[in-house]
Amino acid sequence: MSHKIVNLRVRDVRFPTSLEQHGSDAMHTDPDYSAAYVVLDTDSGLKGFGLTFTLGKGTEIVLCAVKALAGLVIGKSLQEIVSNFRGFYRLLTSDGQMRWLGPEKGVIHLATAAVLNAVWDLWARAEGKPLWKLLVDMVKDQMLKEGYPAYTTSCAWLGYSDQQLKQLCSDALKSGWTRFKVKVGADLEDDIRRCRLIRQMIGPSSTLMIDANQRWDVAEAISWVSRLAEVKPLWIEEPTSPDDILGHAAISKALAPLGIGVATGEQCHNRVMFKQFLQASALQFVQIDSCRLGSVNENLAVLLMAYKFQVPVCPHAGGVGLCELVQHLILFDYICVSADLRNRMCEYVDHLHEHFTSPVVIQDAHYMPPKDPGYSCEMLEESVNRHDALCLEKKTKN
Ligand SMILES: C[C@H](O)[C@@H](O)[C@@H](O)[C@H](O)C(=O)O
Ligand SMILES: [Mg+2]
Repeated sequence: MSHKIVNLRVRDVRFPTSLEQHGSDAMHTDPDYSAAYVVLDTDSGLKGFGLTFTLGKGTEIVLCAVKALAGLVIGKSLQEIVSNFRGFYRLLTSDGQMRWLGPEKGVIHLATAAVLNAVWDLWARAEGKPLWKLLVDMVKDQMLKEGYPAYTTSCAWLGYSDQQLKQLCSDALKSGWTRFKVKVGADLEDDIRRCRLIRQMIGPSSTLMIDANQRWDVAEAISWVSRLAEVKPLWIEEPTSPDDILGHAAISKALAPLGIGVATGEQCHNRVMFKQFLQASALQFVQIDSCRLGSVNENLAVLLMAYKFQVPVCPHAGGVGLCELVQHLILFDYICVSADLRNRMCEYVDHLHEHFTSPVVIQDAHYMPPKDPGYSCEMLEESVNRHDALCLEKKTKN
């Protein structure tokens, strides 16, 4: 069956996470985890679901960009696309007029990710396989039995109180978590207190990471993180502007003697920047993101480059749907590329999974390989309707 794409629908889905400070950090103090949610309809009745992650306002701009790409997708058959997927990727990213908005970065690239994620989902469903299985097309017993190691960010968002941090850490420890990420960057004394508190809660043998979400300049990053070295973080994430490759290299060099690596990638525009980060030894942990880069296509390129440079990949997943999608990619990385779990783990945040038809399954702090066909992008219709910002707007206007 050729599965001709006959329609592309896109919805502006917003969850009011800012009300409870879920997802808050030094730069994004009121994030509403949101998605530009794409549904592809085919003539066979099979559908493909895709999304990209945003923070609330601005999702409508991504929607416009998705609509601008729709013409390149509607009318194509899945068969036609996958027989030359590279060509199709280039068609979306190299359109003579639209590439001016990027190229391959910013809003237009987020839109590309949403659309291509839906195409990959459609393909995996057509094959009756979860995406990772479509990619690796083989079974690795270890992953099926034990899953892929995860770390949690959900215990220590910046806007949480100390009481909340303590409670969440003790709950997480009980469920088997041993790797934790803490938000930092707004106030040094506050960071020292919070990091000490968490280190005390999780003990010396658990792994701790810190994330500043681009808050500092280079010199400030080095001095601030040096002050936090006592809690022994494995990495400092996004210490400075995500575009400053040489700045990251300087930070990496300065922090290496303290045993602290630099992690980045959740806002890295594209594979070209990842290449330069790797060439400049500017990061020690690659954080791919399923929705920032041009979908599976571009992420596979980054996984291969990371392997070439022998830098571990620890995906970013702090957002709605990001855990659901990226688990497929990291399974592929393990089974087909790295075959190594040293210093490797996938981020997990414990929010909004209940809106997905195939939510992630975490067991003993591991991602259990998804079994349902597709790329795990499909949301419950009821959730989409309830959170569709355009419908809400209309309702309030009436
Ligand atoms: C606004 C978001 O929650 C970010 O804080 C989040 O993606 C974060 O950087 C992370 O690493 O999970
Ligand atoms: Mg981060």
